[in-house]
Amino acid sequence: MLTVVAENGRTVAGAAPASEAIGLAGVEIAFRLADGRRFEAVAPTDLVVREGEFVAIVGPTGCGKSTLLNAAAGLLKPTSGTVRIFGRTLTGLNGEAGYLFQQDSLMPWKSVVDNVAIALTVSGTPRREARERAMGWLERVGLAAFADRYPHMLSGGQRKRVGLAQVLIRNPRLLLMDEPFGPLDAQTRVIMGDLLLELWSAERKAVMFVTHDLEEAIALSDRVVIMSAGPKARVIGDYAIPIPRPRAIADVRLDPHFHDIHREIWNALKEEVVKGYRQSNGLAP
Ligand SMILES: Nc1ncnc2c1ncn2[C@@H]1O[C@H](COP(=O)(O)OP(=O)(O)OP(=O)(O)O)[C@@H](O)[C@H]1O
Repeated sequence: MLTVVAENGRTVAGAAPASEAIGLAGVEIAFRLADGRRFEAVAPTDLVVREGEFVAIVGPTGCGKSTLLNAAAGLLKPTSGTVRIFGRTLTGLNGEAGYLFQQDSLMPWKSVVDNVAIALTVSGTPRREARERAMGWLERVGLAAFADRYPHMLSGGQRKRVGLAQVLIRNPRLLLMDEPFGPLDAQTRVIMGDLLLELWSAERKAVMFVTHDLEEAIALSDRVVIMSAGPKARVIGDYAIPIPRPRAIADVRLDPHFHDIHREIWNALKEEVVKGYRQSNGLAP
């Protein structure tokens, strides 16, 4: 029997499986340290994100979440194994992906609308058309009234909205997000999470979302993948999140499934979090 994760995150039988957007096959990542030693950050890992799927990767600090994401982005070549993007082996930068990192990449000398428009003008779209489309995106992220401001005149949450518009205007086929809301306060994170879900649900691009925040991961995702503490970090759990969509982040915690899922994942994760914390503080494991 075929089993797939449906749009609402529940598994259903009988339907054709969604195609693979990102496929990590035996991806192992080791770094050469300054003293010549080899540090094996991520043990051979298999992970698939299907088209239309929102997958969060959660794990202890320093376990290798960003490293895996960077491999999917083509910013880092795996020591062994392959990264497939829509079925093709990735050899350079991943041109199908839009990235959103913890640090935004706004240009301080450009207005908000030009910061968004530049994502198009760099690839040859005429400036006027790019600015028109940028205005459309600023409306979608609720910032049309701030189009002529400069980045230093924006709050952290507003800067993140510009960052989202900057990424989505290029219409990438998939999104790679590394703690994108990390620097924001708790309330703004909820608002940004809702905005992200609203935008995502319109087109259902594949998303790989790195976070250390388990609640955020459950609230946003179709699947939560958890990693062990490093070195040689590996995937130790992969959980489907059966909470119906559309979701409002603040209400997800009230869903009867939420506490059970949270408890189950946290039970699998907590020992690794303690290990990761001790390692990152130079303490004995
Ligand atoms: N260029 C590098 N050279 C050597 N070691 C590295 C390099 N990049 C990352 N590492 C190590 O690889 C491990 C994984 O790092 P990574 O940034 O992927 O972790 P993370 O899970 O994203 O951490 P956090 O949650 O704290 O952001 C860490 O031990 C880190 O010190």
